[in-house]
Amino acid sequence: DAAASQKRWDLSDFDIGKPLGRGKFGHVYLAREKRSNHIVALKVLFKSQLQQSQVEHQLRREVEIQSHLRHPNILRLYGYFYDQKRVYLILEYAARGELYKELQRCKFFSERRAATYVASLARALIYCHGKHVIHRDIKPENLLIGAQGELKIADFGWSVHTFNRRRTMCGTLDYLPPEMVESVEHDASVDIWSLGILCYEFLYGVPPFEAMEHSDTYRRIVQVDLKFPPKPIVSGSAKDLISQMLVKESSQRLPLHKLLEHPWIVQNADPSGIYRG
Ligand SMILES: CC(=O)N[C@H]1CCN(c2c(Cl)cnc3[nH]c(-c4cn(C)nc4C)nc23)C1
Repeated sequence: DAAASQKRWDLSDFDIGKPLGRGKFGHVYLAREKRSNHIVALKVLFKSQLQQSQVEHQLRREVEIQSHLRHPNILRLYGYFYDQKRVYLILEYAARGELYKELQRCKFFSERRAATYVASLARALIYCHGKHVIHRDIKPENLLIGAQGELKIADFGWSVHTFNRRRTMCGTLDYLPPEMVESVEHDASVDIWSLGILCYEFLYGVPPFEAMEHSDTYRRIVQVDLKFPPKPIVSGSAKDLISQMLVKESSQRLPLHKLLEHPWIVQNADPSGIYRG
């Protein structure tokens, strides 16, 4: 609420619980705000590491953006504080954990589950683009699952921290559209491309341009070398949607509002954005 986002927080406001996971710059802990008993995820980042990687300004920008985004499919940032050595981000706690672990466990999702997730991500991206925020960097590692089974984009932290480094230094190229691997300027349509990659990965269990070597992935992306394996069996309608999103010319990609009207989404996505199995 408004009061919470203005309040000056400090560590004594929280009971710290178990570690939930760790990223490059620190750990994420389950925590409970003492006065309200509200459960949150407390992300602890080490200033020393942020300084080493020159990401402080990016962290400030992303905290600024994230704290103003309010959408059921975007993980809330309630506030932040810092001490001598660390920066603390007070984040919404997603009770059912990380989507990529669920995808690894299931190998791939049903068309109804995939379409439900893709539709809710499209709505979250339409909301972001409406606020001139792009690049929410939607890959499975940045998606969490809320208590009701709804998807939460939880990307603002690591992905942006590694924005420059990840694109050039390490991590996966798989989700980058041609204009980014060729490092020309890009716009909101990069998110349509990444959502197309994600839709493919939900249905097949692997991203479409995966290869052993970066150079091969790079080539497959810029050539849009899109192939659909015979297994698992996927409907033509799903392939049609993916083919309309993974288009080299960014202006020709299916706009997100048109995605929500695509027959595959209309026939398979649960309107509530919740996959009930
Ligand atoms: C890079 C990064 O921050 N990744 C993860 C770590 C935990 N974190 C969470 C964040 Cl930031 C928010 N909510 C979470 N819920 C969980 C979680 C729940 N279960 C049952 N298991 C887990 C794990 N994790 C989070 C984001």
